[in-house]
Amino acid sequence: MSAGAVMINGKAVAEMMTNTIAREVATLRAQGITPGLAVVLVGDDPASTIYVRSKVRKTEAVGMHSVCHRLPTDTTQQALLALIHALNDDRAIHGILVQLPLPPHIQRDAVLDAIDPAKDVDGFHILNVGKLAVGRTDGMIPCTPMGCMLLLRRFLPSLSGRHAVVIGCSNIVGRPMARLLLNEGCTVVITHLQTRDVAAEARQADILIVAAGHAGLVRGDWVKPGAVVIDVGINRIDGTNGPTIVGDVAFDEVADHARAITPVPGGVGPMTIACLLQNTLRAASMTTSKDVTL
Ligand SMILES: Nc1nc(=O)c2c([nH]1)NC[C@@H]1CN(c3ccc(C(=O)N[C@@H](CCC(=O)O)C(=O)O)cc3)C=[N+]21
Repeated sequence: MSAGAVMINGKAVAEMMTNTIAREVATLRAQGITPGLAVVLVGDDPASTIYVRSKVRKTEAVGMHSVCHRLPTDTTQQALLALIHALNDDRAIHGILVQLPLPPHIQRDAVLDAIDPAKDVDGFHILNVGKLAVGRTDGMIPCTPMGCMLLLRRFLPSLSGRHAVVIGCSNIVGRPMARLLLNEGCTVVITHLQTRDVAAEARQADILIVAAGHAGLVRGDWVKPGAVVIDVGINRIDGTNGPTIVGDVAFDEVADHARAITPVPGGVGPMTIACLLQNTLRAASMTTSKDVTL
């Protein structure tokens, strides 16, 4: 890295979070509750298979109960919904994650909305989406935007009044990210494929969140000096030394302008998984208060 930017070490922050979560899991287990996460993967997309394996490993490492359901690509929507209903009713399972993307013959929204909102550790159920949209704090928050917020807070104690620009408006990252920033008092701009001049919008940002899915999209001259840049992109490219993973930000150039920047890998990715564990822990903790029998 060239100039003055601080590298935001998401991997290290995620490890600290994970250590805390492991201790809290031990406390819950002593009370007879083992937090359980079910991951459902439909199809055999190689990238998804790797992510799912990593999620299962990390879930077990913090002492949680982990189940992984791997279904063939031609699984019917009805069969997938039946599995979700069974997981909703399973008292050993506190969190359910259906890995996205799903095959095209399955309606994503129907599947996500079938998950018990209290077990929706991805925060993709329409009820949790709605809670976040109106600024309620009692819903589940999507893991990647939540991880970005936790990293931002370490560098900017108060987000209030800051100008935030989110590049990308997916339901998984861009939109929930913008809502979280708005709820913290930022002035928020979301750019997308129809935006006339994305670079001009980006240059206004004190906080720049990049979730476009386009390798090296954000160049040095897109970034206001002193901005904090969070790179959500994960792009597999064939480099000179074989395949590598790069973000949506041209890291070296942007590091010359930014105050702080997340690397890829080792930035937002590990935080996503730590937040998934956090949400699962939260879902399991809530059953303690709900399930009191008098
Ligand atoms: N329902 C659902 N929820 C998800 O949260 C979800 C999903 N579907 N589908 C796929 C994406 C992708 N995703 C990642 C999580 C962690 C890393 C991660 O830990 N990356 C590491 C390692 C990267 C590598 O070496 O592959 C890093 O950036 O340092 C990456 C990607 C969660 N996703």
